[in-house]
Amino acid sequence: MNSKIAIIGGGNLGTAIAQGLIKSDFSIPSDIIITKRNISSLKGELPAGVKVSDDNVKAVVASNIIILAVKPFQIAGVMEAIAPVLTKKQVLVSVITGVTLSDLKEMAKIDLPVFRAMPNTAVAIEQSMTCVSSDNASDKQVQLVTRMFSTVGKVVTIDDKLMDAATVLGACGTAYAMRYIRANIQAGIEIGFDAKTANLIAAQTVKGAAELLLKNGSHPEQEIDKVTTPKGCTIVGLNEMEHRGFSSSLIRGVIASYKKIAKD
Ligand SMILES: NC(=O)C1=CN([C@@H]2O[C@H](COP(=O)(O)OP(=O)(O)OC[C@H]3O[C@@H](n4cnc5c(N)ncnc54)[C@H](O)[C@@H]3O)[C@@H](O)[C@H]2O)C=CC1
Ligand SMILES: O=C(O)[C@@H]1CCC=N1
Repeated sequence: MNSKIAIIGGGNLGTAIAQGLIKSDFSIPSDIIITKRNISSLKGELPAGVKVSDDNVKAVVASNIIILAVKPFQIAGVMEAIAPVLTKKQVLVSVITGVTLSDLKEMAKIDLPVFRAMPNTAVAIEQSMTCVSSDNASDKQVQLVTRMFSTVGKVVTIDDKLMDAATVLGACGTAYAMRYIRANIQAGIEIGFDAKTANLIAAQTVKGAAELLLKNGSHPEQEIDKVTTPKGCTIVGLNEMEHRGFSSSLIRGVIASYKKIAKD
């Protein structure tokens, strides 16, 4: 039997998860119910047939997998409302930044299986990197959640302590990669391309570079060595970027983002 899935919080990530699960055939549209307080702002973004509701309690009662995708400051209110109808047979999956497994267990008030999953927005096109941690879950439940996220990208199981780090590297990382690509587009236009062609070249080049690492299992420096012709133009560009603090600024950005989660 297919899982009935409630996605509580139909924002950027919640709708991306719904899109991905349907594209990957993990779910049929009528098995997903997605909630939002103002559902009129949601309908256009979703595949046909997905149920929409502003009633979290009804959505939870009708589902066996509950994905929590509201903003961190909204979770306490949501959990207070749904806790009385949660059962031990359900699986709770939170994608919310900074909310630990023990926070979830405390808010759930019953001893049900709890998962944290940290996907990114590429989940919509089945290309997410999703880090998963869990507590109180059977092997079967772990398999179910792992299979669900495996259909929409790659999955790695991690200790809950690493979830903030996973958030920064894997989820915020999409935005960081986009900035890198955008800067390339800006430079590409300055050296002669129209914006559309620069966009294609920059995006496909980054995709190819990532695929080299994933398929070859190599380290970036090994792949860089293959590009940097001695006395050539690549090394001149790379060294200029490093003189300007390229790696340093990325590392500092990632650490600033990580510290922000701990502060909240
Ligand atoms: N956007 C991303 O790339 C990622 C986001 N996250 C986490 O996922 C969560 C959602 O993030 P976004 O989708 O970016 O935020 P968002 O603001 O786009 O989505 C949150 C949604 O929850 C809805 N909502 C608020 N209160 C509600 C309630 N009581 N019942 C039902 N729906 C309610 C809001 O209307 C909004 O549509 C956050 O906790 C964030 O930290 C995690 C990984 C990646
Ligand atoms: O910016 C945020 O707080 C969330 C967490 C990861 C991606 N977006």
